Amino acid sequence: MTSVSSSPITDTILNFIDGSYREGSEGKSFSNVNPATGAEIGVVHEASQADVADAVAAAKAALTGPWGKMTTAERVNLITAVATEIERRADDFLAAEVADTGKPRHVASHIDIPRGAANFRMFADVVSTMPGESFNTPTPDGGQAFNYTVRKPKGVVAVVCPWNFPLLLMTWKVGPALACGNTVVVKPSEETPRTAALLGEVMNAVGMPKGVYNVVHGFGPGSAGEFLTSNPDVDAITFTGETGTGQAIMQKAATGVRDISFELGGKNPAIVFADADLDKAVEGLSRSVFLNTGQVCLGTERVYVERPIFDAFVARMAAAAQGFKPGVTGDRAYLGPLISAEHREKVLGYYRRAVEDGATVVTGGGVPEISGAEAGGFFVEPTLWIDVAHGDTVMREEIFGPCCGIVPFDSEDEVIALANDTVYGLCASVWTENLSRGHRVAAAMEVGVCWVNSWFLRDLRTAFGGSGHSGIGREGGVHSLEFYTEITNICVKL
Ligand SMILES: NC(=O)c1ccc[n+]([C@@H]2O[C@H](COP(=O)([O-])OP(=O)(O)OC[C@H]3O[C@@H](n4cnc5c(N)ncnc54)[C@H](O)[C@@H]3O)[C@@H](O)[C@H]2O)c1
Ligand SMILES: O=C/C=C/C=C(\O)C(=O)O
Repeated sequence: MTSVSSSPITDTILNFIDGSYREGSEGKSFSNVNPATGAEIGVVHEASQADVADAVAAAKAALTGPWGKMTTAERVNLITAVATEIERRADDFLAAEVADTGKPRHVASHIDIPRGAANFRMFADVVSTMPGESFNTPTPDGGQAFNYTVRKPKGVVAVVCPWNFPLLLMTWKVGPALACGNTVVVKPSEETPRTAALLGEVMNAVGMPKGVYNVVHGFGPGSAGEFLTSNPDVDAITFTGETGTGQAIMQKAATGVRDISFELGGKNPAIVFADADLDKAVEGLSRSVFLNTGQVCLGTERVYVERPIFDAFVARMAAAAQGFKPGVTGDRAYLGPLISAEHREKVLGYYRRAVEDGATVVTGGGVPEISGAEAGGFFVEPTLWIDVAHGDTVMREEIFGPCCGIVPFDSEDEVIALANDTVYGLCASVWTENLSRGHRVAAAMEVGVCWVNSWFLRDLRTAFGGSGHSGIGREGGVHSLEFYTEITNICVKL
């Protein structure tokens, strides 16, 4: 095994353990592919079980080193410095994210990278301003006791991440975990290892103590993901990804009774009432269906439209869809590729299934003609279906592609029942100019987040997460502190 300090943003992507970049100790590696071209652009060193154990041991040791002895103010300074260094190196992070995901630069530069920095800055603020809790308690002898709580880090937190917003979703967990004084071992998606690796350079540059931030590369079962989540020295697991993977991780977490926070899949509905501002609804929902090529957990895959405006809405959405040109360069700069050839096969399988089940394809439905360097990319056409039944596969299963079914409805009660009839409960959106109805229908949605006349409008202080098969727990603002800290109540008899 070699230990090197060179940049990971080359063709070789290394693990980051105890402050150093390392090859995998078993010499295994896997390919890093640019989804916009299909070309191999790098080699990722896979962490062995021993490497993962080293990373966890480094994280555990760091808890009692200089990191564990810092005041909140000192930690906050370091975390703020991480945010500033991400901003200073925004171009490097942008290049890394674009290489891994193939997404258009304007998506990564407006969403992924700024949120990477904001996730550290915001949780630095949250822990700096966090209020305490205290109670005066009458005692049986006529005296008093004073109860107060202290919050402590949970310990070593495993952070297991997906590929759709790699830096954003990873730092959404690492930011609060570190702000609360934990140490982390990150397992980025095998598809998108670069930004997590690059963040190791940032940690070293700002003087983060060794072992506080570690990264191990690999896959799920039988690889780094499973090695990490089954390591007994991991105190808590935070995971974003598919519901099925969450179930597998939950079983590992049961051993040792470890805490979990899960942000999982969705089949998110949108409800468009006849009194909606159609411009706003079409603009918002076309982003919600097509942004990041539909690879957004919060994306809309079911749209319910009140019958009087159904035809007009479908026509407007079709025109908007056709404006999302597949490609990432030149004038085709709007709809990036799907993450992999395998994921494209899955999405195309749903495109075929929709037609087999009787759907009418309003627009799209296949693979676009693309020439030049992007001919080998994993592109699909933006796709809309009508004539879909509530029970159809494409209306029930998460597709994670740039597509949705559009269905007419006649009454508020009917549409609330349709929207809620799913195993998922991540988010919804409601479009109406009648704000009483907006509030009423939003509150009836069985989801973690409901937007009214907007979508993916984020305030990082709010509770974020899903119900049902969409997750366990909420992160964001003080809600993250509930997961990333352990409370000790101290009762003092006065
Ligand atoms: N709710 C949210 O906030 C949110 C956000 C983004 C993505 N997602 C969901 O993520 C999914 C897409 O991401 P994905 O395909 O990367 O998800 P995934 O579940 O396949 O993989 C996520 C991560 O888990 C790892 N993993 C897989 N099996 C594992 C196992 N048995 N043990 C430990 N680790 C394992 C993977 O290597 C990867 O790092 C979609 O379902 C999407 O809805 C949810
Ligand atoms: O694909 C999912 C996007 C999730 C977004 C967030 O977790 C966030 O905005 O904090």
